[in-house]
Amino acid sequence: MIIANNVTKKFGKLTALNNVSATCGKGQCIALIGPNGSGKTTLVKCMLGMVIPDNGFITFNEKNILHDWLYREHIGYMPQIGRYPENMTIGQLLNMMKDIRFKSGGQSLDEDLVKAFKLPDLMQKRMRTLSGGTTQKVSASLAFLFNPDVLILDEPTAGLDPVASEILKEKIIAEKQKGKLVLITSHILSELDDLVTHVIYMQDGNLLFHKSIDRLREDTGEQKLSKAIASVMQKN
Ligand SMILES: Nc1ncnc2c1ncn2[C@@H]1O[C@H](COP(=O)(O)OP(=O)(O)OP(=O)(O)O)[C@@H](O)[C@H]1O
Repeated sequence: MIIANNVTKKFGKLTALNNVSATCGKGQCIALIGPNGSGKTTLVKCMLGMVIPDNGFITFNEKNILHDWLYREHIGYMPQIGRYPENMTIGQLLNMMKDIRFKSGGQSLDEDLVKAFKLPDLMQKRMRTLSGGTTQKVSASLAFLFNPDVLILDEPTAGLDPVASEILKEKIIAEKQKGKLVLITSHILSELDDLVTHVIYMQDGNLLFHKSIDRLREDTGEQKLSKAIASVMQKN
C-alpha cells in the first residue's frame, strides 16, 4: 500500500533518513519505534508528501506520490502536535474540514471518536482555549473522520487521559480489523502491545529492522514489546 524505496533525507549536514526502504500493507498495524531524533516523524512526513526526499521515492498503491497529491484523501493523519486556527471553535474546524474533504470527493463520515470523546458538548470552545489533551482528541477525531484507508498516528496517546487513551486504542484495533493500514509512532511501548502486527525500528536515520511482532517475539524470546525492543537494543 505504502512503499518507501531507498529514501534519504538530509537537513543541512544531518542525515535524518539514510536509504530507508519499507513496505507497509493493508491490515497491518506498524509501530515506528526509535530514540528521539531517529527519523520516525521525517519518514511519516515523507509518506504524507510534507517532506520531499533528496533521494529515493515513496509509492502509494503503486503510484509515485511525488506529483500526485490526491492519494492523501485516503490517509488520516494525527500529528504529534496539532496546530489549528486558534480563533476557530471546534465546531467550525470540523465543519471546515468536512467542507474541504467532501469538495474533493471525500469518503463517508466516521464520527465514532467525535462522540466517544464527547466533542459535541464542546463545539463552541475556541481552539486556543483547549487543554493539550482536548486538542489531541480533536486531532484524533479528525484523523478518523473521513474513514480513510490509512491512518498515520504520531504519538497519538501523548497527553490523553487513561479513558481517552483506551477509547483511541479500541478504535485503532477496530480499524485495523477492517483491513486498514495503521502506522503509529509511540515511545510508550506498553501501549502498543495489543495493537501492533509489525515493528519498524529506526536509529540515527537508519532502519535497523522491520519485523512482524511474532518474529520479533521469536527472535528475542520476549512476549512484551518493550522487553523485546530492550533485548534488541542491548545486542546492538
Ligand atoms: N525541518 C527540519 N529542519 C532541520 N532538521 C530537522 C527538521 N525536521 C527534523 N529535523 C531533524 O531530523 C532528525 C530526525 O527528526 P524526527 O522528527 O524525524 O525524529 P523522531 O524520530 O520523530 O523524534 P521524536 O521521537 O523526538 O519525535 C532530528 O535530528 C531533527 O532535529
